[in-house]
Amino acid sequence: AYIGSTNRRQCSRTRCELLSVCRMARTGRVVLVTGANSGVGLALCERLLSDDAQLQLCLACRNEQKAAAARQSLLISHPKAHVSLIRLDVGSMRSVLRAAEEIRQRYNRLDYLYLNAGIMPSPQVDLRAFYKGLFSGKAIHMFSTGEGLLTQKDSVTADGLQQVFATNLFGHFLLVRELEPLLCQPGHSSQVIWTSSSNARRSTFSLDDLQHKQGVEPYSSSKYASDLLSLALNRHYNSQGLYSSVICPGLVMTNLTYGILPSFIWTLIMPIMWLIRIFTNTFTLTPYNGAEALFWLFKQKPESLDPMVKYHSLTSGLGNNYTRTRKMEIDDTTSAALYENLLEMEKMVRKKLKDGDVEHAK
Ligand SMILES: NC(=O)C1=CN([C@@H]2O[C@H](COP(=O)(O)OP(=O)(O)OC[C@H]3O[C@@H](n4cnc5c(N)ncnc54)[C@H](OP(=O)(O)O)[C@@H]3O)[C@@H](O)[C@H]2O)C=CC1
Ligand SMILES: CC(C)CCC[C@@H](C)[C@H]1CC[C@H]2C3=C(CC[C@]12C)[C@@]1(C)CCC(=O)C[C@@H]1CC3
Repeated sequence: AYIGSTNRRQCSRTRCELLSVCRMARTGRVVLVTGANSGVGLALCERLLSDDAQLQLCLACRNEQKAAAARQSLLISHPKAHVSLIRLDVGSMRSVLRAAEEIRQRYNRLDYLYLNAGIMPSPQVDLRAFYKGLFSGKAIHMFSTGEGLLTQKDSVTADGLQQVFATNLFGHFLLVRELEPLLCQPGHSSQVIWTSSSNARRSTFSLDDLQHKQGVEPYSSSKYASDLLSLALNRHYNSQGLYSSVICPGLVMTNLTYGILPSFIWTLIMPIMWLIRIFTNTFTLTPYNGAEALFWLFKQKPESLDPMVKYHSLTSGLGNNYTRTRKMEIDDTTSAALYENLLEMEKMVRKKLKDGDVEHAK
């Protein structure tokens, strides 16, 4: 379903006016974005500040220098904006607990939590699968999802978790749990927005191997898990005013994709990608375009969102951005089972960290 466009049409004027009235009534909204120092996250911050100068924007990043540079670049275009930094390595559970404590001290509520940080370590492209896919009649599907083309090499974190799972999913889950008091406030609704992917595939995920220790597609598995988890969060927290959604930014040129092919190769094949964009619309290519669905959700009433769909940023052949929904291949039973498993894992991680502290103090 076509649901939005930045190239405003006449008919959307009334809706826009309504939205701006709502916006004025709620100035000073608090927005936290993980992985905000580059790519889609940074572009989102730019777009949010252009829309609402009163925002209290918090960039949650693991690298202080990159975060300070991102803040500086935002302040150049928005000199009066309220932009603060928080140190957060979502792949380290100790860092998540520390950052959450700091956030709870700084703010008394949180309106938007963008769970955007993500990694795809050591990606390998399967060239044979690529050539086969080109002539299989499924080329468009292959270009829009990358299905079957990519494998990654995962590693284990200091917490003993698989790195991709810890970063893309579990650290964010723990963050939501820790920020519950700020997100769930009486008479007030909040949005949790996950940057998922079209690469999320059911077949790469297993409840028996949540962390994807056994496979070679941890990225796809972690993104599918985020789709499931978003549904579970809705089931658990909607009654407390928390609404969760997932988006896909499309294929965007960022540090993540520069890990797949070097940036000069992407630049060389750019004309081919513009051509492919005519057929798929998923080649959003720039971080600004990729942030479309994240920005679109910022302007929606959370109660109106559908927990079973993914919101896709799309860019037409002529370069127009819009957001479109696609039904996800998820179900309540698997989603609830994942949630229970994550709660169990959370207990174990908390205990391990506490025991570690005691050991350290001895
Ligand atoms: N680019 C694309 O085509 C697509 C991207 N996505 C998703 O979009 C999201 C943003 O990625 P994108 O902008 O493309 O890539 P970038 O690499 O530019 O951005 C990723 C961000 O996540 C941060 N990050 C990574 N690991 C951690 C960590 N442990 N703790 C805190 N921050 C961390 C990075 O920080 P640092 O600079 O310190 O590494 C960076 O700011 C990701 O979730 C990705 O999976 C989804 C579909 C397609
Ligand atoms: C001519 C070129 C367009 C050839 C590029 C082939 C592949 C490297 C890419 C085709 C589809 C791409 C894709 C991704 C990575 C690069 C491709 C496989 C992602 C998996 C990147 C991360 C995501 O979250 C989704 C992307 C889907 C499409």
